Amino acid sequence: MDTLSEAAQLLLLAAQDLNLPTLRSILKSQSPNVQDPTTLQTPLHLAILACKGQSTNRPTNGASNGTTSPTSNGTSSIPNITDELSLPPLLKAEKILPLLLQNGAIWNSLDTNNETPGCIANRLKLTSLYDIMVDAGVRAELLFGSLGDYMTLGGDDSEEEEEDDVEEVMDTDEVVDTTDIQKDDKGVLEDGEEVPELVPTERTALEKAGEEDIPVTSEEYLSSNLEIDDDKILDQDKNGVMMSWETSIMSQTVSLLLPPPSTNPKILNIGFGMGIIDSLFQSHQPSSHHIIEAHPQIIQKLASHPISTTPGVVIHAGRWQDVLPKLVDEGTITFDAIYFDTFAEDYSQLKLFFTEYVISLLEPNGHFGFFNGLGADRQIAYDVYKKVVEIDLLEAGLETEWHEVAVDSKKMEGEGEWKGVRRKYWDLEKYWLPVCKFIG
Ligand SMILES: C[S@@+](CC[C@H](N)C(=O)[O-])C[C@H]1O[C@@H](n2cnc3c(N)ncnc32)[C@H](O)[C@@H]1O
Repeated sequence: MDTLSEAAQLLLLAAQDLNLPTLRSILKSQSPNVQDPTTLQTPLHLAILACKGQSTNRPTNGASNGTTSPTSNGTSSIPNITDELSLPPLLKAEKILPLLLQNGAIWNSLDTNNETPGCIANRLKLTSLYDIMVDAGVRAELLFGSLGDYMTLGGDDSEEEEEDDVEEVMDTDEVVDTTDIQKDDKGVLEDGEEVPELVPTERTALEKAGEEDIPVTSEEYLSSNLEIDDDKILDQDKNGVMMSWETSIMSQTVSLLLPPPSTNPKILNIGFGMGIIDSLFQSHQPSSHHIIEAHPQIIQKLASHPISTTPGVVIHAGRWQDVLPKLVDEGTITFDAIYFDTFAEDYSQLKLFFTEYVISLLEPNGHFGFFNGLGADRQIAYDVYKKVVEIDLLEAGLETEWHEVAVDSKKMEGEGEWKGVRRKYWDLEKYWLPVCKFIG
């Protein structure tokens, strides 16, 4: 077991004691990414844990919550250490977390309970601390996105090119997490320290590689054997591709993508799966209904489904990445509703889809939606990606309206819905349903 340096031990202790002045002075020479060798907790974990039982409400008695002493002309001066030490724990932590993050603390490191600092804040209902951790995650993920590094599959960029990119981003954003950006494609820090991955895939698909679970690639999935039942589709590693409990999400999606009056709409759907959403789209009697599906077994199933012979239905057998460039080039159709729900693809593919294709194929007053399963096996990853995708959509000229859909996760526990499924790709009580349209 690693023995920690004296400075590292002091840092952990100061975080646990919420000792802001000490932390500030140690951080001048000590990385904040030290972990307790037994619990793997970082200073972020410890500072949040130290607030257990604290109310998130701010004091209403007018007590100072500042760490600076006002000067006679009303401007603030250097922090007053006595004031800082006497602050309520939660207010101290609200200052400590940004301090650690600005010094390069990793927002998503896992302790031995498989919890990130944000997971602890969420569990302890420390809303203000949770929000700080979500925002830190959003900054880090947006930065990775600008480096094309959302996913372990890695880009073609050389390390030098990545570093150049980093410097450019750094020039425009002073509060980015500087430790995260030293991460290489494999999630290893320059000093050899491993960082955890909360890889946001639309639907989590994992396979065993030795002792470890690693994400299934799209290529592997598309050449794998599927188990197709009435209530679910599993891949050959028993990952849930699609499950019938999602029917109510699909149904609400269709109603929101096609608000009345929508007569004979033109529809594009990516990913047939169990055909749930396509059947629901059919009830709106579309004048044109394009379906793109890439898995050979699902294509076969689709070919024998009544929908395949319905007038107006056009089936494209292939990957959307191959089909859509041709459809856009032909320039003969645009759609009132576009839906995207694939499997074993990471966030970079969803982003590619809306930045390249939705803007070319959506009618000016049309609606775009997607299965919002990014990071859905962990609340903080889900909340981070909800913000990241909204920002990226806005950059692509699309505004998003979110609709809350209750998901009865508890009811699905145990021998219920997930029986025989390798891993729950959904573990939350609330689904955020996105409806996007062009800004303006
Ligand atoms: C989760 S299912 C879709 C479920 C569907 N929304 C429903 O209501 O039943 C995902 C589907 O996307 C398909 N798919 C995965 N990658 C694809 C790609 N690159 N292009 C087209 N289809 C893809 C999968 O084979 C699968 O049928």
